[in-house]
Amino acid sequence: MKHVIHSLGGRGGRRSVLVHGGAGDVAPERRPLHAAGCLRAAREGARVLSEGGSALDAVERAVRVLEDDPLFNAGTGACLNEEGHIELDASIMEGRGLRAGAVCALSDFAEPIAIARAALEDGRHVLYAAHGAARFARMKGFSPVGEAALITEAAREALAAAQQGIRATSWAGNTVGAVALDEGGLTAAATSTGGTVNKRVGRVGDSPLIGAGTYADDEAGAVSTTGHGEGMIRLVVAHSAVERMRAGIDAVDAASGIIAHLAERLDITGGVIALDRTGRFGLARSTATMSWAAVGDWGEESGV
Ligand SMILES: NC(=O)C[C@H](N)C(=O)O
Repeated sequence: MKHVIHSLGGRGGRRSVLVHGGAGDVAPERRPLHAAGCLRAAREGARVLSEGGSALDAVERAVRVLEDDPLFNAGTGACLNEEGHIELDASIMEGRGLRAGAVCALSDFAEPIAIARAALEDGRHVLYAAHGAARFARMKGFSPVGEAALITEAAREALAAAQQGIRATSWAGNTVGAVALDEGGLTAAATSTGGTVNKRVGRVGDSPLIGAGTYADDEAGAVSTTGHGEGMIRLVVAHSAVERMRAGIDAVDAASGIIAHLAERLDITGGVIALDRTGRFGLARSTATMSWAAVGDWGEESGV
């Protein structure tokens, strides 16, 4: 196999939050920044849990922190499509009632994960797209911020480089995600992204698709993915990893197993974070880097 798979895990426990900041190839000197950003988000998620919030509240909060951090290319700082516009994708799911909410191809809003959460709570539909997603967001009280507020200079430079065929020397993927377990045994997962740099208008990746980018089931565990969305969709990666845990495989082997399958079957790279129903975590990547952090009653850890 040409892709080298790195995996880690087996630790964790009660009241855990695990986040990722995207599979990619971050330059060595920038890696500590990415790990620190993930740790800030995971600590915020863990704080929500320690104040009595649910796993769903915790993953939403952790992803919101990452969306607002321009270092990570979701929400503010999201990558641009081939016409220089933002189209955001996000999804969230809880593992007890298997309720889920998602938005895709959404521009103008800074908090796609909160809008996905509103869809989950509303309960009528799972996934809202483009102007319908924007209309739903306004109906639920969210205000558009204007696309200009979300576009960063780094995103413009990344698009220009991609259109000139220049390979980025340092990139973090364009996705963030979180999985959590709370005291009551609820699991939850959330993923948010700008998609891929220079994508065609209307392209939707794996991140807003329940089963591909995000999945949670209290009987097994929770997963968020990052990487080549077209491959993630075709192998239904998040659900497949959860099903591995349901079959008794631990979180780290479930994560590395599905990333190996992605490499072998489709020759595609990516990363996965997984939390089993006891809160033990696992993560795997076939890219050079995937920043991450985990915080729980048992302690905290982070890395790239
Ligand atoms: N970097 C990423 O994780 C991108 C995301 N999976 C997508 O294809 O939209």
